Amino acid sequence: MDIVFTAATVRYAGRVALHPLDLALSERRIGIVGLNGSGKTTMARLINGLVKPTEGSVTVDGLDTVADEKAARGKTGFIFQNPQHQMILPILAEDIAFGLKNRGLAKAEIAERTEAILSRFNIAYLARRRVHELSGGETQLAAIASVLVTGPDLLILDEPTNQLDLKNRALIERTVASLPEQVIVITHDLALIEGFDRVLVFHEGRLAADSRPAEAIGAYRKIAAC
Ligand SMILES: Nc1ncnc2c1ncn2[C@@H]1O[C@H](COP(=O)(O)OP(=O)(O)OP(=O)(O)O)[C@@H](O)[C@H]1O
Repeated sequence: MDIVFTAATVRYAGRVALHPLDLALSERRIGIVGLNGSGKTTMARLINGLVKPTEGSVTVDGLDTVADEKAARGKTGFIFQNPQHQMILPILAEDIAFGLKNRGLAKAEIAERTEAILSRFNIAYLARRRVHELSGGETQLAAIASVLVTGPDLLILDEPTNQLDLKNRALIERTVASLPEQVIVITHDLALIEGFDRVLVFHEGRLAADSRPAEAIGAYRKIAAC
C-alpha cells in the first residue's frame, strides 16, 4: 500500500510536533526510530487518521485520511503502546469477535474468523482467558490478532516490545517478521528493525534520516550521542 505525506504538518495547541513532511512509503517493513518526543507517534497516527494534519495531507492507497476518513482508517490496524487499553471486552475471543460484529458479519463467519485468527497466532488456548490477565507477550499477540482479524492491509505497531522480556521480544520479532501484511513499527528496540526494508529517523519533529537499517541506526546513534 502507498502512504503519501504531502507537506503534512502537526501542531498541538500551536506548538509544532511535526514539521512539514513530504514522504512516500510503500515498503513491506518500515521502522521508525528517534528520541522520546521526536514525533514518531504523531507521524504514525497521521496514517490512520487518529491525528489530523494541521496543514498538508496524508493519503493511504489514494484515500485522504481527512476527506475519506472512514475508508482510509479501514486500511490500517494500529496497536498502541499499551495494547491492553484497546481491548474492549473482558474475554479474548469476545474482544476479537467484537470488531467483526461491528462490521455486521454473520454469527457463523464471526466464529470462523475468530477461531482462524487465534490459530494463526497459536493462541487458541487463550480464547476464554480474561484480557487483563494476559502476560505482556500474550497481550501483544492478542492485540495483533484482534486488529488483523478485520483484514487491514497495513499494521502499525507502537513500541511492541516495550516491557517484554528477551523471550517475548524474540517471539514478537518472529511474529512481525512472519506477517504477510505491510508493517510499520515504532521502536526503541533496534534489533527488531535490523532486517527491515527501510528505517526513518525522526529528530525534533523532522525526518532526520531515511535509509536502510544499518545507515539509519548509525544516524540515530549519532543524534542520541549529542
Ligand atoms: N495530544 C497531544 N497534545 C499536545 N502535545 C502532544 C500531544 N501528543 C504529542 N504531543 C507532543 O508532541 C511531541 C511529539 O510527540 P510524539 O508522541 O509524537 O513523540 P514520540 O517520538 O512518539 O515520543 P515517545 O518515543 O516518547 O513515544 C512531543 O513534544 C509531545 O509532548
